[in-house]
Amino acid sequence: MKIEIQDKVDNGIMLPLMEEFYTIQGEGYHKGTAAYFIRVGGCDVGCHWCDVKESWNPKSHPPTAIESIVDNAVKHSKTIVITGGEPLMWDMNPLTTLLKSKGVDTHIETSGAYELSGTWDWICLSPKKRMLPTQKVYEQAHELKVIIYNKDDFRFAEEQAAKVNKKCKLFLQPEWSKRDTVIPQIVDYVMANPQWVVSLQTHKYLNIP
Ligand SMILES: C[S@@+](CC[C@H](N)C(=O)[O-])C[C@H]1O[C@@H](n2cnc3c(N)ncnc32)[C@H](O)[C@@H]1O
Ligand SMILES: Nc1nc2[nH]cc(C(=O)O)c2c(=O)[nH]1
Ligand code: SF4
Ligand SMILES: [Mg+2]
Repeated sequence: MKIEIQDKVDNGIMLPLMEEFYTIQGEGYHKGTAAYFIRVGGCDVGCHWCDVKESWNPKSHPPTAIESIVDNAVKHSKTIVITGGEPLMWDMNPLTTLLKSKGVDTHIETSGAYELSGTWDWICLSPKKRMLPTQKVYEQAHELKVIIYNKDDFRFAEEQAAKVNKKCKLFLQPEWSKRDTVIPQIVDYVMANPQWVVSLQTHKYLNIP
């Protein structure tokens, strides 16, 4: 990659853009709400069950100017979700400053594994055992969404819930390939521990992106 482009990516002025789509937020607190998704490439957290492994290599996705990403996004929705890949691998300040200047709500889907950057109306933190969140994300998360793949993930969920701020909403979401096994466990767990709420990947049931 040309030095000038690499420099812009390093400063968050350009971002490796994998895809963008207008859909319904399928998961968590805002599920059911129309939102425009911007999927930024690049992630080295390495979840073996990740449902977007094509996002991992940033080199597979074209460096794209944030002005063109934003101009396009705001045509579609007042709620913009930045996801990935792991968006916090990049400096999110320029992108979110531009989005906020257009008056839209900025949401992020993040593992929290990198330092928090950006201005966010909603932070969905989905922590991963392989690379734990940084302190500031725990303090600022609006929503904690723990993926349940096996029984140890309930222990992990409680450990992570002890680290987030008091206002943070708590969700348990089945790992998609294990859903038949873990959904009954999640249902029992939430009835016994009602501070937690079930989150399903409803877009997969609706056959939408
Ligand atoms: C693909 S990730 C991208 C954002 C960020 N890297 C993260 O993990 O939060 C978006 C959301 O999908 C969840 N997710 C990924 N693969 C999943 C799967 N197989 N089943 C359930 N949720 C999954 C993640 O935990 C995260 O909450
Ligand atoms: N509809 C829809 N809702 C989502 N919520 C979080 C997603 C993500 O991949 O970050 C996602 C996604 O990919 N599609
Ligand atoms: S952190 Fe997110 S994008 Fe990265 S591997 Fe895990 S689920 Fe996939
Ligand atoms: Mg997804």
